[in-house]
Amino acid sequence: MERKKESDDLFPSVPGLHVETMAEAQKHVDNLTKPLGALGRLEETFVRLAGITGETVPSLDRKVVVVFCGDHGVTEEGVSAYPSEVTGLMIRNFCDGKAAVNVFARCYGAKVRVVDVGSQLTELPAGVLNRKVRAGTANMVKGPAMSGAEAIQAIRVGLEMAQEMKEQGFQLAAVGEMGIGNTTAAAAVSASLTGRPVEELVGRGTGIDDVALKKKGEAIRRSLEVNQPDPSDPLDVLAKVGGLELAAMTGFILGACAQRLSTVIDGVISTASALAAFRLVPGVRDYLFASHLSEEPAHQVLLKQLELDPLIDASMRLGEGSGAVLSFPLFDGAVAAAREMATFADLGM
Ligand SMILES: Cc1cc2ncn([C@H]3O[C@H](COP(=O)(O)O)[C@@H](O)[C@H]3O)c2cc1C
Ligand SMILES: O=C(O)c1cccnc1
Repeated sequence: MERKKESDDLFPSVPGLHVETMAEAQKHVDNLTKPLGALGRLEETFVRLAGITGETVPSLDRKVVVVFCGDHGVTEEGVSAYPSEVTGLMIRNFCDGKAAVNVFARCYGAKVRVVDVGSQLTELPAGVLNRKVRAGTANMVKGPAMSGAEAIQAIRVGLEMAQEMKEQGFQLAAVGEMGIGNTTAAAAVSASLTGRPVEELVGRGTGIDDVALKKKGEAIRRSLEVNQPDPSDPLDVLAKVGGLELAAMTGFILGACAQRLSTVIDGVISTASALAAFRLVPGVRDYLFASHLSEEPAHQVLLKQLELDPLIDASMRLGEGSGAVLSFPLFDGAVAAAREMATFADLGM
C-alpha cells in the first residue's frame, strides 16, 4: 500500500487529446486530393498529432532521440552474442556521432541525447548525461535485478529527461536504449506483463545461436520463477526482471506524454518499457507512435497489447532508437501532405 501511494505521486496524469482539433484534422485529410484513406497510417499519425498539439497543422521542426544506457548482470548467463563491455564502447561511439542512431539523426535533422542511467563505465566521455543509478543490474536469475527504490530512481531520471526535452522545445521525441543483455530483460518484462509463454517471446537479440537461445529462454524462465514479479505491478516487474534503462524509458514515456510531447517508440526494448508505462497510466497510449516492427518475436505481441501499428517493417533488430529516428521523415511527410496538398474544394469540386 505504501508503495502505491509513492507511485501515485511519482506519475503525472496524462491529459486527454483535443478531440475537436482531431475531428477538424480528419475532415481536412478527407478533403485532400486523394482517395479517402489512401495515405494509410500517415493519416492516423497526422490526426493524432493534431489531437496532441491542438493545432490542425502541427509543427515538428524540432526532433530529438534520447538514448538511455545501462548494463545487465544477466549477461553472465551467456544470453548475448556480445560482451557487456560493448555497452560502454557504444556510449563512446554515440558521443563521437558514429553509431547508426547518430547517422540517421543527422539525415533527418534530429538531436541525440545520451543518458547513462546504469552502465559500468567509470569515466564518462563528454556529451553523456551522467544520471547513473547503479553500475549495471544484478543477475536476475539469482535475485532481483535491482531494488524497488532503484527502479523508482531510474524512472525519475526518465521523467526529468522528458521535462528537459519539453523545456528545450522539442516537438517529437524518440526513445532508444543501449545495454548488452537487454533483450533478455525485455522478454522477461514482456512475459510477466502479458502472461504469454517465454518461448513465444524470446528472440536472438544481437544474433545468438540455437544453444545460446535455449540458455536465454531458461534464464528468462528462471528469473521469473526466482523473483515472482507481480504482473499487476509494473514497478515490481521492472525492478525484479527489468533494467535501469528500461525503467528510465518507462519514466520518459510517462513524463513526455504528460506534457503532450509526441513520443516515438523503437524496438522490443522501448516497447516493453512502453507497455509498463501504459499499465501504470493507460492514457499514455494516445501520445505514443510505433515506428517499426523489430525482428524480435516479443515486439509484435507488445504492439498488439498497446494497439499500435508500426509505420515501417524493415526487418531491423538494432535498437538505440534507430528505427524510431528512421520513421521521422514519415511524420514530416504526413504533416507536409496536410499542409501543402490541394483539397477537392481548391479544384472546384
Ligand atoms: C555493436 C552493437 C551496437 C548496438 N546497438 C544497439 N544494440 C542492441 O543490442 C543489445 C541487445 O541485444 P542483446 O540482448 O542480444 O545483447 C542492446 O544494447 C541493443 O540496443 C547493439 C548491440 C551491439 C553488439
Ligand atoms: O528490437 C530491438 O530494438 C532490438 C533487437 C535486437 C537487439 N537489439 C535491439
